[in-house]
Amino acid sequence: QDNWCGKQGTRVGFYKATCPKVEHIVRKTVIGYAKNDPTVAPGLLNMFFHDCFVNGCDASILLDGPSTELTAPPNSHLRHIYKVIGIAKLMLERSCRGVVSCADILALAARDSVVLTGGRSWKVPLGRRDGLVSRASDTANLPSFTDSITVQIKKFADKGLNTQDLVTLVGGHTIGTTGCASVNYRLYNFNNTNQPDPDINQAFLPQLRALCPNGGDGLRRVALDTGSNDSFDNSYYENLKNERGVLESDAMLWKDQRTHKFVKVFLGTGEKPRLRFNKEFGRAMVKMGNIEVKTGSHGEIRKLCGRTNSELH
Ligand code: HEM
Ligand SMILES: [Ca+2]
Ligand SMILES: [Ca+2]
Repeated sequence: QDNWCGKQGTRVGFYKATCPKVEHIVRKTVIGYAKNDPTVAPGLLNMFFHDCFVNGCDASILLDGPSTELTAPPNSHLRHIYKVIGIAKLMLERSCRGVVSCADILALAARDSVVLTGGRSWKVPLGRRDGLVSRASDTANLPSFTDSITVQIKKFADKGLNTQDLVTLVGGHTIGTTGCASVNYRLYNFNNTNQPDPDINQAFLPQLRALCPNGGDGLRRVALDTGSNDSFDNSYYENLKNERGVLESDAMLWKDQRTHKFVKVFLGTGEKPRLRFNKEFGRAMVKMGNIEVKTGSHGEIRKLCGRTNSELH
C-alpha cells in the first residue's frame, strides 16, 4: 500500500502551466472517434471504471502484452477502445512531451464520453501517474453481473466508495451494451429451474429473448438501458423500477432495500435529500478517479500508453 498516495493526490488544473491544451486535445480525439463509432463513449467510461478498480487509476488497463488486464474476459470488449487513448497520447507528446499521464487521459476521456452522450460535465482533478504492472489475474476482483448486493457493496467499500456511490456509478449503464453471454442464463433456465428469472418484467422477457436467442451467439450485444443506450439520462433507473434491468446485478439494485432507496431518490420519489443523478454522477466519478492514485515519485509518465518506459529500451 505504500506505492500510492490517497485522496489529495490529484488536483484540477494540474497541467495548467505544463500542457494547457490537454483537455482540448483529449476532447477533440474522443469526439473524432465517437462520432463514427457508438461503442467508443460507453467503452471509455467502462474502461476508466475497470482501470480504477484494478490497482487504482493508473492506466494499468492500457498496458499491452501477454496476460495483461486487457486480455482478461471482463475487458475483451474494450480492446478496440485502446486506440482512442493511444492517439490522444500521440498528439499530446507532440505538444507537451513526457508530461501527461495515460491515466489522466483516460480520466478526461471518460468525462468527455459522458458529456458527449448528454450527461452533465464536471471538473476532472489530474496528476495521476502511470502504473508499471498489469496482470490479467488482478481483474478477478472486479464486480460481476452475478454478484449479490452484499458483494457489490463490499467491493465498492473496499475502494472507499459507499452504497450511494455504488448506485450512482452503476448508473453508467445508462449508456452502452452487454454481451448476451452475461444475460442468457436469466432468460431460459435460471438457477436450473427451466424458467426465466422471475424478476424480469413479463412484457420485457420476449423482447430480451428475441435479442438473445436460446443457445445463440453470446457475443451479440444488447443495450443495458433499453430504449436509451446512447443517452446519458435517468432512464436506466426507470427501467430498474419497471423490472427491465438487463444484468442481474442491476435488477438486484431495485430489490434490495439498501440500494432501492437510492434508486428511488434518483427517480424523484425517494426520501430526502433529493439528489439529481446527472450531478451526483460527476461527484462520484471524481471519488472513483482518486482510487489508489500514484503521485510524486511513484509510477511514471509513459511515452506510449501500451508499454512501460523500461519496455521501450
Ligand atoms: C456492480 C458493479 C458493476 C457490474 C457488476 C458491472 C457489470 C457490467 C457488465 C457485465 C457489462 C457488460 C460487459 C461485456 O459485455 O463485456 C458492463 C458494461 C458497462 N459498464 Fe458496468 N458494471 C458495474 C459497474 C459499472 C460502473 C461503476 C461503471 C462506470 C462508472 C460502469 C460502466 C459500464 C459501461 C459504460 C458499460 C458498457 C460498455 C460498452 O458498451 O462497451 N459499470 N458492466
Ligand atoms: Ca489500474
Ligand atoms: Ca440512457
